[in-house]
Amino acid sequence: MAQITLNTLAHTYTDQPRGPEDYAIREMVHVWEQGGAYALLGPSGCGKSTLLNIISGLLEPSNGEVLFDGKRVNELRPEERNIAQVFQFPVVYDTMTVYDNLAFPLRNVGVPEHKVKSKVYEVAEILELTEQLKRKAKGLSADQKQKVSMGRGLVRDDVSAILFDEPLTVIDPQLKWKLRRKLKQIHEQFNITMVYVTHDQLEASTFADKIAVMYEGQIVQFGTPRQLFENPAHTFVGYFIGSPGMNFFEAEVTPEHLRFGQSILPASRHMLDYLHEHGIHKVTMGIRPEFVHVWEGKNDDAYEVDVDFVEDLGTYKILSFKFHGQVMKARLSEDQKVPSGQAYISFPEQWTKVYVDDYLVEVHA
Ligand SMILES: Nc1ncnc2c1ncn2[C@@H]1O[C@H](COP(=O)(O)OP(=O)(O)OP(=O)(O)O)[C@@H](O)[C@H]1O
Repeated sequence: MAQITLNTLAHTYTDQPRGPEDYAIREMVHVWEQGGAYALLGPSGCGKSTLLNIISGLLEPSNGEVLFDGKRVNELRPEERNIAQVFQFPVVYDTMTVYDNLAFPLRNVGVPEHKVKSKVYEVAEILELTEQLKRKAKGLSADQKQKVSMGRGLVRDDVSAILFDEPLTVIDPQLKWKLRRKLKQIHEQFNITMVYVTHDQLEASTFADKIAVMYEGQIVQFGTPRQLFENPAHTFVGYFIGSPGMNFFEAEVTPEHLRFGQSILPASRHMLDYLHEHGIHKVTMGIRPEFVHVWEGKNDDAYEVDVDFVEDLGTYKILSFKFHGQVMKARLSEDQKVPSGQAYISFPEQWTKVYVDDYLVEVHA
């Protein structure tokens, strides 16, 4: 078991990179603590698999170091790193029985047969594979095969970490949540560092205690699901997490206010001072639909906006409206009055975030 440190790590697939855009992993420093349940979340092509393959040793990074418990492992081959990796598609030996598949990683390192047996039975029980142990892997369904793949990662006590690369892609949707729960349970039981790669925010937040959000080869935020929701550190996190994502609009910094169209927006004196001191004239403001306050009627504190349409999603509704011509969304609870024509909204200061060059500006009093 190990703490995994990525020290000024970067990777490019091109021989002569011209700039950061040619890097699949842009220089990063990151620590996965021993025993943590982590998700690496991001859209297709952001560099998730590249990062996992560097940790497991399948890929050599162009720059920087990978450390396990403080020791550099760059020169170690994958099998010397004791990392178990579970891929999108199951890796099983079809002609072997489920038992032999699960026993394989243990026999490979010379574990005595009586220990192999107890470990295989323990893992098979957790994954509900006991009844299949004598069957050939060939006849199994795709999700059973993937469970065998996961089991092969779990049988060894000496693994430093288990890396999951979109492991539930081939799994039947109804079984997905069950296997996710199972993985979580396994994590609690085994206290192993686990990194779970996905592009699905629900999968990430049900599995992980902390999520690293990846965008264009960088980890733009590392935090609990709640931190990512309440305080997105980067506009991409605001956009990618939540459904629908955060509303964004460009505001102008005036001596006394932040302004969007004719409207004055909430901002603290400290924020305004900070922006002036740094010569910033334009900012991006972000507010989640959940935090937009929709009033019952006209109000001195509210902006008047044009209602576009309302989507009824069962337990809540999404109000789409235009604020100075820009389309935005607000979440209405089931019992909230649905406005038509005009709506009256406000943005509580606590939840109205300010971004400069895509990064959150945090100013403390
Ligand atoms: N072997 C390779 N050779 C060249 N470029 C590659 C190679 N593998 C990945 N890339 C590029 O590196 C970037 C990151 O890819 P990577 O597969 O790590 O992303 P990902 O987040 O895992 O995406 P996905 O979810 O689609 O697997 C992409 O621009 C991709 O095209």
